[in-house]
Amino acid sequence: MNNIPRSMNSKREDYLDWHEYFMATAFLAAKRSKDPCSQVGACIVNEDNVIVGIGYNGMPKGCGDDEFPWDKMSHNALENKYLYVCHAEVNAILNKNCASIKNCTLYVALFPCNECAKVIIQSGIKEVIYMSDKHAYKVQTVASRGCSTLLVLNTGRPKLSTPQQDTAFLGYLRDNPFATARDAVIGTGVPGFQPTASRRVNESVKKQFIPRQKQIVIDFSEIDWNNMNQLPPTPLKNNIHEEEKQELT
Ligand SMILES: O=c1ccn([C@H]2C[C@H](O)[C@@H](COP(=O)(O)O)O2)c(=O)[nH]1
Repeated sequence: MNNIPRSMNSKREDYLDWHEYFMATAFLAAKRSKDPCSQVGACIVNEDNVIVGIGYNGMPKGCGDDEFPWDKMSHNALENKYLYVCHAEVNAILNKNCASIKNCTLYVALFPCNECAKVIIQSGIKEVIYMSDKHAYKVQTVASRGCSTLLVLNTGRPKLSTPQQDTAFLGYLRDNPFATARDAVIGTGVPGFQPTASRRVNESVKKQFIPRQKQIVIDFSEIDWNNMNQLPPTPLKNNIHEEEKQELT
């Protein structure tokens, strides 16, 4: 735990920034997941930095965690989890506590799959901040990259100027399964495609979150419940250590 003495007269410096706070919230939600392989959490945030939806991957309501399969290797698709599990992103969207999530940002542990990407786009979410891209090679993720790039194109701001360029661009996506939305949007490899500033601005529809701190720890045992006093240690008055105070007196 952090034992660095802290002044009572100035603000804490080791507080979570917004990105850490929302991504950590997504990871906290993921701790509810029963999936033995991938626990995914998602947190939707509006333009005022208010959380408006949280979700994690799990079986649909009424479908028991102990009755439906968590396997993923069975030759019988009906015995694998994939046909049943609701994805974290979709759960977060369905759990929203406001009428519209247009222009919101989604923080999610894992790069969204194609099914989630479609729902994310339709819901009006403008930005996705993800952490892991461990399924980058999967066809669902490749398609999702395509979707998000199309999101950039469809929602408008940047548009490819000619149908030929459009086709070349989609071909580029198809031929470069590991292309990032960024590569595609700036048009790397697309003949005759000249990126413009506005296209560059929109290259960030999906952004990878690189954590500043390695750990965010919540240790309930460190909380002194009787005194309602939460660690880290009590700040020092006027920044003077107890020993120093004694020396002064
Ligand atoms: O966008 C996504 C993609 C996947 N998930 C969930 C669905 C499953 O419960 C796991 C993936 O399991 P693997 O064993 O890693 O294939 O993640 C999601 O919530 N959102």
